[in-house]
Amino acid sequence: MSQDPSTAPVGAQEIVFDRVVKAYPGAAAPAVDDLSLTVPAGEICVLLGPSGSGKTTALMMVNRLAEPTGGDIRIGGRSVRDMDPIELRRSIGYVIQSAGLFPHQTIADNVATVPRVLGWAKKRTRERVAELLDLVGLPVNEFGGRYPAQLSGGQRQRVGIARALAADPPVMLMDEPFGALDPITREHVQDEFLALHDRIRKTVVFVSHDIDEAVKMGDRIAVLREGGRLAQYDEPRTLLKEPADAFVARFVGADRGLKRLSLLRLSDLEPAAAGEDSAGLPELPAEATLRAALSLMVAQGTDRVRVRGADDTRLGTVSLDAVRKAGAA
Ligand SMILES: Nc1ncnc2c1ncn2[C@@H]1O[C@H](COP(=O)(O)OP(=O)(O)OP(=O)(O)O)[C@@H](O)[C@H]1O
Repeated sequence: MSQDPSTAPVGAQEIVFDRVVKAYPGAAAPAVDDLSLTVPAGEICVLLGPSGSGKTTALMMVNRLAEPTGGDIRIGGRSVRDMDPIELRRSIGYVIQSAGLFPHQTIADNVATVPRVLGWAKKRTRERVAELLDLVGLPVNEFGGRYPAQLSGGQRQRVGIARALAADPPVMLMDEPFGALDPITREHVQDEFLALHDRIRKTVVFVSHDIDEAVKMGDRIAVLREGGRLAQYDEPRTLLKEPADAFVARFVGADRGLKRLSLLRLSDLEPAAAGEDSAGLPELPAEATLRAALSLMVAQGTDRVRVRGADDTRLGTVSLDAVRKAGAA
């Protein structure tokens, strides 16, 4: 199934894994086995699975850091086999867990790596570096001259993202990019990346072993099982509602009902009119998730919450029953 080019976001490209196999020499079984999936242009696909299920290997075959031993990978309709590996890697953003910044180069020089290799003029490179550092919230005047050791872990990860975006690649590969961050910084950088992605709409393949991260970041999630076989490829809602088998159900967790509620917002429901009796109810903004609403109702011992709209207008109330029905839909 190929994406209609007229609806594909500009500057992003579809990625197709077509019966891809990777058997490392001497290994008893393939690391990736018969993997077929399509990542539509501009979407984020999360490769999710337990340790050793072939996520990193699958990712590295896209930029040919690992060579497939069977099948094919196509980017924008072109087989990666037909592209020069060095050029291919320059045309794909790559972000890894440790950010992989050069410690003895300034932040600005780190971000300028690929434009320099591509021989961009100095002025163009300087402007691009400033634009990208701005985009990830690290203004060049303040951060450009620092060295990686003078940044926090979250800031280094953002520089890693800026560097990966430098040559405006149509595709980004991200291997547990936020794995080394503490939970609060991680949430923050995830939110920032999603906001950034809304603007730049690259095709992203993102490796994670964390179901919560996958549900939050992925337009689609590919669950891999031991031996690099695809267990399920679906949108997060579908994966949580209809896991394909016992392995996927176990992997997504017994609380998958709650996770589904975290994908829905109070603004997705039709609020009931707030009567006189709603005065003492706990209140949440309309953009709060149904999971947060449920949690608040449980904590406060109520069966309704009041919903607050933009400009602090009251929109009405949402009941426990409505939350339950939405979660089951
Ligand atoms: N260069 C290599 N040579 C031989 N075997 C390898 C090589 N790289 C990975 N493997 C094997 O391939 C399998 C898949 O590894 P891979 O790193 O792709 O899994 P993963 O799902 O990314 O794991 P993790 O979550 O632990 O990073 C493992 O059994 C691993 O030992």
